[in-house]
Amino acid sequence: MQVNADLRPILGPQLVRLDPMRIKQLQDPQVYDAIDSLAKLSAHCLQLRTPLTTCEKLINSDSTLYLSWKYDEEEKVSRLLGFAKVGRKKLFLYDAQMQTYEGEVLCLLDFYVHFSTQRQGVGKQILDYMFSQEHAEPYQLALDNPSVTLLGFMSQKYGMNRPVWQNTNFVVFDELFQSLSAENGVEKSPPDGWRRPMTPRRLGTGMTDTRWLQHAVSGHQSKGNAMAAPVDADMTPQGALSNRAHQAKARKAHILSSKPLW
Ligand SMILES: CC(=O)SCCNC(=O)CCNC(=O)[C@H](O)C(C)(C)COP(=O)(O)OP(=O)(O)OC[C@H]1O[C@@H](n2cnc3c(N)ncnc32)[C@H](O)[C@@H]1OP(=O)(O)O
Repeated sequence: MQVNADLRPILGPQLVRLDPMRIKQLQDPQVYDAIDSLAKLSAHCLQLRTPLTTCEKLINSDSTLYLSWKYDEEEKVSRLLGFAKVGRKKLFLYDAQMQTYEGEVLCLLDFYVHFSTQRQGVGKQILDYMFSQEHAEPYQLALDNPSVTLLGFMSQKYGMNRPVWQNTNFVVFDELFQSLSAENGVEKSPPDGWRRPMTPRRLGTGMTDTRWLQHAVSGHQSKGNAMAAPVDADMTPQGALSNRAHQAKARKAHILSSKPLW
């Protein structure tokens, strides 16, 4: 995504953390347009009709954008290479044994590298930078409705190859639950500000135990899973097909029914 200007005075280093305040302060229509255009490509790639990311949405959110860009000295243009949008969300999660967990989790909400630059290490650079800034480890990341490419990326680059799909279409990794399991039979204490529900949740006919997740997440707003944010379903055939939840279900069924992809 090209901008015919030197963005160094505006953006600074080639890997940059843009929180809502910083994005608001940029006050540069060229940068806003370039970020929005890159986010449109991301949406196109996932066959979404509406981009998950725009500068306007970012300014009014609590998400953070990690952006990779570079200045081409010869052509005197700046190029936006890719971005990751993350946010901390309260999530309700199940592990493979159907134990429940709740807490605030770092979530990868949108992740894209320009098609001309993919598989050159940019995505890994962005996530490494994001992990260092967020003081998080790869196993602590939840993926919102991940693509097969992203699951392959997490497996290959971070050794995260035991995804646990959630019914909200988030994916977390088994290592997250392992890190929370009881040590010597002693359950770890919940983080500050959290309390254990008075009664365990009942699922179907069985009972589940509830545990605390130290860094936790919730559903995606666009899918209507965020608390108190219902979204009417688009019932048209096009709407159903381009519905991200529908795609995720199809992807999940495909992944679960086929041999491991990596
Ligand atoms: C929560 C969400 O945002 S889900 C949506 C995730 N985004 C997408 O699927 C959009 C399309 N893909 C992309 O934008 C990019 O490929 C990203 C963001 C997933 C990764 O960025 P890149 O700069 O390509 O990553 P990087 O170069 O660091 O690592 C490449 C690895 O990603 C995976 N990968 C990237 N592209 C592909 C592909 N076309 N096919 C299979 N694996 C791929 C592989 O593991 C690859 O490793 P390899 O090249 O050694 O085989």
